[in-house]
Amino acid sequence: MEVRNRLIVALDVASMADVRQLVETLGDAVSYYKVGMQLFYSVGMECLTYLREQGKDVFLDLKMHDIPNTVAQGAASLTRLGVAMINVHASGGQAMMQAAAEKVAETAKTLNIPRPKLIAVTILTSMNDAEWASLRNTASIPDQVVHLAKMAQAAGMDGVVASPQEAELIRAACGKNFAIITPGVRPHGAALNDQSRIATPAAALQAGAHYLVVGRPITAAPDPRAAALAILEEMREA
Ligand SMILES: O=c1ccn([C@@H]2O[C@H](COP(=O)(O)O)[C@@H](O)[C@H]2O)c(=O)[nH]1
Repeated sequence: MEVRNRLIVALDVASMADVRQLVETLGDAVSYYKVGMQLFYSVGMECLTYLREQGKDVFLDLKMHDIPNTVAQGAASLTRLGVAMINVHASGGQAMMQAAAEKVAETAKTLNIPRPKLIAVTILTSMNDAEWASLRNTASIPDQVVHLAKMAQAAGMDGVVASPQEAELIRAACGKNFAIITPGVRPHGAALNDQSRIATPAAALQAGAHYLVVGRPITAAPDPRAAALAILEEMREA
């Protein structure tokens, strides 16, 4: 896969004006965007239509987490939107993930449209050991991430969202064809913001990540295009 197609830029903005400005500024440097709660809850379908018109791929990051039937029906609705990737929280359990996987496959087949990649979020990259322990979890974060990744794979997920710090363990446990999507990517010297379990773009790729999700290090940079190109160059070298 071309390096350019492995960088997913998080469009964490709240208006179409901001979307247009960023997408125009980044131009052909970026081919894949993540639309999350902030943008989708603000502008809805308009951003998906715009990104499709621009020829961009979309990861619709709504992180569904509910009972199996509700998530499966939600996943069917998102499948109809024609995006490239959607996701659920792995902590919703194996039955929930399996119901979603079956419904996505069935919906895509019925409509004769490409099936979006269905991804499970393991443990948020903002979570650190102290906060994890405060939730009374007993397994370590890496152990739990690998456990959830294996469960997701058994349920028919296409891959997981995890920290780059766990990518190597996931790859060893789930094989090279199970997609690993890593937010928590910070070039040397970039602000951490609210992220905890981070790595540089090069380290994330070397650990086995297939896709890197990068938001603020690009979107909040004084020159977003230059920031994206620098990350792509680091990825190419890695
Ligand atoms: O564990 C997770 C899951 C999702 N995210 C999302 O990725 C981006 C990261 O943005 P940055 O500005 O590069 O921190 C953001 O949209 C999160 O919602 C995550 O960070 N960690």
